[in-house]
Amino acid sequence: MNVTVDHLDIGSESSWNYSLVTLVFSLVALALAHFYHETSHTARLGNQIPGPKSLPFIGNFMVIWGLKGNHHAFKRAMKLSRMFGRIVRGWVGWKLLVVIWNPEDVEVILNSQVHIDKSDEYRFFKPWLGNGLLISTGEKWRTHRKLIAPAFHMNVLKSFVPTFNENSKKVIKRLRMEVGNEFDCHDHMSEATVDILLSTAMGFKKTDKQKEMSAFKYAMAVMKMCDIIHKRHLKFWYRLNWLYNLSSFKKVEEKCLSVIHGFTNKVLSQRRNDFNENLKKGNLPMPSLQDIIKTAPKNDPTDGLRDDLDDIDENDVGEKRRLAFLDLMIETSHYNPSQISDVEIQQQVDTIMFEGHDTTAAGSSFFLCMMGCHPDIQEKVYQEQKAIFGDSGRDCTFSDTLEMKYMERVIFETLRMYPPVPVIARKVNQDVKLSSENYTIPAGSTVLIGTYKIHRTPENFPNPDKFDPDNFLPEKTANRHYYSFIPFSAGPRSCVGRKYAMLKLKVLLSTIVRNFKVKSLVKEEDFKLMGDIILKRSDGFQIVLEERN
Ligand code: HEM
Repeated sequence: MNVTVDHLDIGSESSWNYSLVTLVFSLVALALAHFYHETSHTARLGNQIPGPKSLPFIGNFMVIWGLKGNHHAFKRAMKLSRMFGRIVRGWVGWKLLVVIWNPEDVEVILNSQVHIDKSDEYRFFKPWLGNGLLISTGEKWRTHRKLIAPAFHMNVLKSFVPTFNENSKKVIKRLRMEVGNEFDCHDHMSEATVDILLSTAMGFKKTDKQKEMSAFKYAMAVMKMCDIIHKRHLKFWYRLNWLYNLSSFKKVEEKCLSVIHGFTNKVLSQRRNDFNENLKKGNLPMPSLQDIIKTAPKNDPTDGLRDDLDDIDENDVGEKRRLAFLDLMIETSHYNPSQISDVEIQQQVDTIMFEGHDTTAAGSSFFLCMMGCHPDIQEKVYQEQKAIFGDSGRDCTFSDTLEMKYMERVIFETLRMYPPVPVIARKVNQDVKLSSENYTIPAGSTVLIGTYKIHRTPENFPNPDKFDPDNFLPEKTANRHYYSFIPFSAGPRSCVGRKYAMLKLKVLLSTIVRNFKVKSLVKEEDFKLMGDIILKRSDGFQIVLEERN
């Protein structure tokens, strides 16, 4: 018996020694790893940038600890931005994040042909958008951008105006059912913007058999996906795929993706069938796509263009061919399969459906809330509409939209105060020296461009929290840094749908303002904002409508 006890004692002593040695080795390894990191190029440059105190290994994780919901995350981010100059850094473990909001620095990143890669944080979009334009990089992005941009040429967009009108009138019918009630206009705007995209960029018409394809259901699945992706950004343990895959969110993601991809698949397969039928009948318009691509202007990567959409307008490539986005994709893959494959078309459709609807749904909902909160401004918008249309209930034309100068300023002011994309993120592939301060962001870091913050900085917009459409009077715009107003981003990776969005918003919102007076029972200062990918109100976009005679 004693022997056994002695043996056990010896065993436990040696296992103690073993544990002690392991502990010492682990501590030394951790200390060495910490030392290695602290003396690295990234840490040396990163730690020169102002930011909250960070802890070894977890960095600034404490900054996002204990957040109770998306509205609080947004508030905390704003509070943090006020504590530092016009740049702040944070460590997520050893990963460096740098937030910038000085227009001169923003220009350095956005106007570059080098820093065009999206940050690692966009990888959570992969199962949804694959290698679509929003997240693709390198040659693939360049080729597809060149291919897709002409589909948003002004000549194509002009041809959409009747469809914008048709869909706007459908929205009016639905909104009429809400007159007198307080309701969330975002639901209506989401449904409308999905339907408008389907019938314009996708050239899709629902058949009787496809009535079950609900735009609203699709839009709700997109909102849920954005919420999940935002959670993965904020809760660092969900960044690890193996942990995330064990969570309940993974199952919700699968359900959402089945709704989203089911929806876009139906659109794509119907449009492919249409194409094949037309091909059989010899109905395809001339000249051939190859001819157009051959004559398309070549972007000089060094010419410092801010936006390639303007370039396309100056060198009209598609006067005779008004190919909507999806027609262009399908035709290209038929005649030139090396340019885009079937899988890639699906990914681009998913990208355009997401980027094209959620952003404009948020933009138009904020616009209506602003009308409700600022009756004097609403009256001016209405008077401009009366001056254009008189008492006629006629449809809006493209040239009417050019007359809507005040409406345009109000839309810009809405996008300034409530930019649908509140943050843009890039991965810097080379060390980049900023323009305004003596800081260098090291290669491999994530740069966050705080659009919301840029738009709310007094140096860019005096009295930045006041809703004032006169901020966009020509003389004011002329005196401002170009990168101080970037709701559509800027530079080579700017929004490809910018002109589409502005035209659609004008037709849709003009139709609503001509039909209804908007009221808001919530004051602007009480809005609860949340920035889960797309800026929204966590308290809902509540408004009340009154019919105009
Ligand atoms: C008010 C409406 C809109 C706003 C505020 C907006 C804003 C933006 C912003 C800020 C980006 C850059 C995102 C980033 O770098 O992470 C972007 C990219 C993009 N947007 Fe929009 N957008 C709007 C409407 C649209 C529409 C209507 C479409 C298409 C029909 C569209 C398609 C795209 C695409 C494809 C990209 C990726 C471009 C690339 O990386 O080359 N957007 N948008």
